[in-house]
Amino acid sequence: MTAHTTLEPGRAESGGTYALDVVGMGKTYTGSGAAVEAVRDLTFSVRPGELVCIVGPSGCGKTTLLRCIAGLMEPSVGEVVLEGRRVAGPPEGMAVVFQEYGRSLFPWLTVRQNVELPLKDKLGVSASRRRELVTEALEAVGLGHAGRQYPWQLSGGMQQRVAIARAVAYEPHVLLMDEPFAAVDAQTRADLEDLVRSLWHRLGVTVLFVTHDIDESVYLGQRVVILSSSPTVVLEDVVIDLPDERDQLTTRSEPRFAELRTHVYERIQEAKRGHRPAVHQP
Ligand SMILES: Nc1ncnc2c1ncn2[C@@H]1O[C@H](COP(=O)(O)OP(=O)(O)OP(=O)(O)O)[C@@H](O)[C@H]1O
Repeated sequence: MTAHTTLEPGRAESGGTYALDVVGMGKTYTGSGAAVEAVRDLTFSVRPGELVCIVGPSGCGKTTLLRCIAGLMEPSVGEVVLEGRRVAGPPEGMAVVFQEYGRSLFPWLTVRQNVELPLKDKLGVSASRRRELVTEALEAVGLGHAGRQYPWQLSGGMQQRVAIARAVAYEPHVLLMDEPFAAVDAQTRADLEDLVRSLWHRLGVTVLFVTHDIDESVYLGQRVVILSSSPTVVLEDVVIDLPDERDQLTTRSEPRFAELRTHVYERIQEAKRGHRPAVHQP
């Protein structure tokens, strides 16, 4: 295939502070049964304002990685650094959108109340500013009219928009998205992908987007970090050199899109066969 740029794990092209730095992170689950080494050694960085996708085979540790980044779980080795500070609990400047929107929204609260809820815990946000943030976020995701409705009155795609609005209203510096569109239909998924790109452009937020969908990772990302199968290491960090203006029809029919998608696909196939960089051989 045509040459593609890859980044050495953990090395960004330019200097400066990283928004997010994952350094030698490993996670071994130790419970009542045998220890499970889920993640062996992950090192990569995300610059402020970047949109980076993470892909890997099923069960490779994507959720484990996100839980450690979100401060919901401690890595066994290594560390996660957010804006220069080691993550030791859910960090202030971060918001997470999960796959299961049905379970992440409270059915007894209206859409507005769901979006407002995390803001009530954020220091220094007055009630009037909260109202403004909720209104702006709902308008940004095209749900300005739905504030008084309840989540169960909305379609799955609309519920996921509410979850995105809730994250956006929080004004995070870093937005983590864990397979957020896995449960919606293909048409809605395409609309939500474009919504993420447009919010990212407008808000200048740093986005880490985990997906098992190779096409989605190439369409959305400025980079795609490919993970090996578990125990997980970074297989490759691919720069997606597609134009910044992306469109579901034209971008996806560009020859370069096809090349990048084929490359990522081949690496994932290698990962499924157990390939990992020689340096990481135990
Ligand atoms: N609490 C746990 N105890 C023991 N092993 C676990 C636990 N949670 C996850 N694992 C194991 O760690 C590995 C990574 O799991 P994880 O859910 O992070 O992967 P994933 O890439 O998100 O999976 P999927 O693609 O299916 O969403 C798997 O082998 C899984 O069985």
